[in-house]
Amino acid sequence: MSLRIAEIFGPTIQGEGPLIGEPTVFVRAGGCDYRCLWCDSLHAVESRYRHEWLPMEADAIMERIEALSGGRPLLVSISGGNPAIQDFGPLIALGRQKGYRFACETQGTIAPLWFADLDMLVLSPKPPSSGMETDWSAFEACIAAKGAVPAAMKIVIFDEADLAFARLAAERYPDLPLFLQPGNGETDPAIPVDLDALAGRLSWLVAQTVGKGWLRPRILPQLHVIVWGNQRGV
Ligand SMILES: C[S@@+](CC[C@H](N)C(=O)[O-])C[C@H]1O[C@@H](n2cnc3c(N)ncnc32)[C@H](O)[C@@H]1O
Ligand SMILES: Nc1nc2[nH]cc(C(=O)O)c2c(=O)[nH]1
Ligand code: SF4
Ligand SMILES: [Mg+2]
Repeated sequence: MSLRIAEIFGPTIQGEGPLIGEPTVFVRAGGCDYRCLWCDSLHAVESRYRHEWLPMEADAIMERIEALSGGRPLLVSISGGNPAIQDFGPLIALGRQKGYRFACETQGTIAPLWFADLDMLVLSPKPPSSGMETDWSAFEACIAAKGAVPAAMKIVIFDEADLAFARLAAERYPDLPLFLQPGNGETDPAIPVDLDALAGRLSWLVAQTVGKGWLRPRILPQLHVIVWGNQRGV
């Protein structure tokens, strides 16, 4: 079975969440069951970009990963779109044999069996600002599917309603490491990022969490946005 792949790029650094800073190659799946109002990866979501998604077999994807990494095993980050729509099991099996490790980013709406073959599952339930509704039973199916694989929850925060959502999610899942990242409201690759505005959103988020005595979440920027702005493929 071939997979619909929007892009494969790297090595770069993982810019978000629990593995931030780690060298990685990204495999971005095409197609998503959500349409977040502020999605920064619409080229892997909207069907008007479908013609750019390549059908690729697992061995061809692995070949590309090996070429990009010079054959030196590293972390492969599977993102999208929602990669959980497709079967990444064969790719993970192939990569593992060669010493590669696999992390996956997903919103937690679909729970494939291959979650249990990962090294890290990053679950990113969507707050009210996204315009999406979270189905917690589907989210829990993802946690069940991953089995003993380490997982973390990463929530994008634009406003106070998002913070309230994050608080509830945190209470629901006391054992999941929690990461909050400020939402990026300007995702057009053609427009340079405003680093001062980004720092402002980060300091607001720290003030609203740590500053108010909420010490559980780790607060992180999107490192790749600081370094490369909204460029694709970084
Ligand atoms: C593009 S999504 C792809 C994976 C999966 N669909 C998901 O949402 O988790 C990867 C990560 O980027 C985050 N993200 C998307 N748009 C963003 C934005 N405008 N600002 C900050 N984070 C964003 C998502 O919340 C998610 O954690
Ligand atoms: N460097 C880098 N780090 C990332 N972390 C999550 C990303 C994503 O779009 O899933 C992403 C991305 O696109 N680039
Ligand atoms: S779930 Fe992820 S990829 Fe899909 S629209 Fe939302 S942020 Fe974009
Ligand atoms: Mg991204």
